[in-house]
Amino acid sequence: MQTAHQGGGPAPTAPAVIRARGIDHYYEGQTGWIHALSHLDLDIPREEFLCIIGPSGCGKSTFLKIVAGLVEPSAGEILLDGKKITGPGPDRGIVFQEPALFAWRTVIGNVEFGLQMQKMPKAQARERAQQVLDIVGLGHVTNLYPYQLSGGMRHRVAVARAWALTSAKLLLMDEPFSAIDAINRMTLQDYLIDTWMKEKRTVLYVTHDIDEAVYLADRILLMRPSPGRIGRYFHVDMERPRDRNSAEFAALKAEITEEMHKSADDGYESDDASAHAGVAA
Ligand SMILES: Nc1ncnc2c1ncn2[C@@H]1O[C@H](COP(=O)(O)OP(=O)(O)OP(=O)(O)O)[C@@H](O)[C@H]1O
Repeated sequence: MQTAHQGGGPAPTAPAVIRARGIDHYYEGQTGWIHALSHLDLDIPREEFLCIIGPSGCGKSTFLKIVAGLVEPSAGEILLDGKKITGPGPDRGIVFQEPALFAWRTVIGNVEFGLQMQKMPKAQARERAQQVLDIVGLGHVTNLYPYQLSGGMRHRVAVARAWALTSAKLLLMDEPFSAIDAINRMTLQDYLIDTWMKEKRTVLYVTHDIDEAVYLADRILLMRPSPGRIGRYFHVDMERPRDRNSAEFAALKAEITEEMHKSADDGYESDDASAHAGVAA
């Protein structure tokens, strides 16, 4: 079976939920401007699970923050279902590395919070929160407080809180499990992909972990650094749940690892050279 194919980026069959065009971003650094993102064009089709990987500093988090509306790009625009993103909104659910739960709210209270903000009637919000907590395997601890949970459970609550948002057209996840040990991380990945299979959502997931990307993604975008830009796409055609011990899985991981090393070595080009990279194969 073919595990992946590369090529000039997305070949979406469904209409794009996210359409990013000409994104450039500069930060002011201590010694001058930092060109964090260059000429980034990217579509994310509906219900796709897209993972972005790449060497440290290639702009993964910057792109996610721009999509979240937390950072305004220096140039270009991003459309969410055809509407320009100008700030944060209830149409996006976000999960960061730290779960940042409300300590004074129970598990279900945390998950209900966003739904109440979205003005969902109380009974309906309770039902929806319970439904998602059941899916992530926390249906039996809804009345506990965050301090009574393990680290992994807290991360599952954070995922449930974002997933429950019926108003969210897109879920943004920035290395949500990177602080968790390897074994528990795999369990969390299982919960996440199981949740996605039960209730398909469009997901933009940033990770350092190639194994995690191959396990989760429909499509993987490898970004290149200095400045951050589109590198290469990998379409993962393996059926889920995926077998991490299969030859196909190992082969794709090896291919991406090799490409990642190449792209890390590729840093420090001039902006001129990279300006023409565009959506490269
Ligand atoms: N607030 C900021 N001010 C100045 N420079 C920043 C800021 N945030 C990010 N940068 C710089 O922009 C570049 C891209 O950073 P970003 O965090 O998006 O990369 P990343 O790929 O997510 O990195 P990592 O994998 O290490 O998390 C880096 O050179 C970083 O130092």
